[in-house]
Amino acid sequence: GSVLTHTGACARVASNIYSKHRQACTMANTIKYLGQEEAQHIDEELFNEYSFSVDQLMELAGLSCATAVSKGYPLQSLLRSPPRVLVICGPGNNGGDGLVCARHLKLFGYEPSVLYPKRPNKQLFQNLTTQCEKMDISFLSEMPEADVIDEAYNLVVDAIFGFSFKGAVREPFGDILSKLKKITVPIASVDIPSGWDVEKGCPDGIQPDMLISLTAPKKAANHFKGRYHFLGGRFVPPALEQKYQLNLPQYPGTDCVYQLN
Ligand SMILES: NC(=O)C1=CN([C@@H]2O[C@H](COP(=O)(O)OP(=O)(O)OC[C@H]3O[C@@H](n4cnc5c(N)ncnc54)[C@H](OP(=O)(O)O)[C@@H]3O)[C@@H](O)[C@H]2O)[C@H](O)CC1
Ligand SMILES: [K+]
Repeated sequence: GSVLTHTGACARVASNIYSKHRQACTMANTIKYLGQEEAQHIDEELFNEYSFSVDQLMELAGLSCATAVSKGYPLQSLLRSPPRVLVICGPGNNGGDGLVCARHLKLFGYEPSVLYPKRPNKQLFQNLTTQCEKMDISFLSEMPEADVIDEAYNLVVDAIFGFSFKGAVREPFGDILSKLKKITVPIASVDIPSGWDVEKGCPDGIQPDMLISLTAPKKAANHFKGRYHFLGGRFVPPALEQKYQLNLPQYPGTDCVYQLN
């Protein structure tokens, strides 16, 4: 009896080690980290060839971000009450992801406030703004000082720039990013830490605690040193994944995020 039990236990341990090993190999070898142009091509293909609308993908992207935040910073773990979160939105689609994220965070029980200094004149972004306002999410008129953020908020969601960021940071985002470099509460960056080169990163830039890569990680993610790296945006059709050899991991069950580390 005891020999059989022992053999069974050994087999279980061996199979566990094997599956962990296989998981680690799959992870290490295969998930593709995208360059800037490749990320833009995939984005265009999703819209032009696969006929998705921006609204659809943005909703899933923003939901992934709010879900990742709730996994890394659960409500009951927050040090400051009420559970305030500052969401900073930039002028492009990364900022749109931030607005969607803020709305879902509110539904999850957080108290998001949004800073949205440069608003594009497009219906999509006006709608997302109205949806937030109707859910009593406050919009700040200016970027708070670093010490005020540390006192009032539990974390900052950085939805300023994504994969279309290029060149030197223009105002008002230079001032915003320099304040973000001084805060001590964690930063959760949407897709790419804002201000970082999409491929090379930025050694003296902001250092987020969480990165939520959307669709697939970008090359800059190789330089991410924070605690949590999530993959979100579970909307890639298998044929597109194969064409670009993304080798995405299997999301668990029905989850919209996958924790890479
Ligand atoms: N396929 C997907 O995975 C999806 C991703 N989504 C999200 O979309 C962003 C990419 O969005 P995009 O609109 O292409 O670009 P960004 O949000 O990264 O930024 C564009 C705006 O930023 C301005 N910009 C660029 N460089 C600078 C700079 N150096 N200083 C200041 N401002 C800058 C730019 O301004 P222009 O004057 O140059 O036009 C734009 O206003 C991706 O990362 C994901 O987060 C979708 O939500 C869903 C599908
Ligand atoms: K960002």
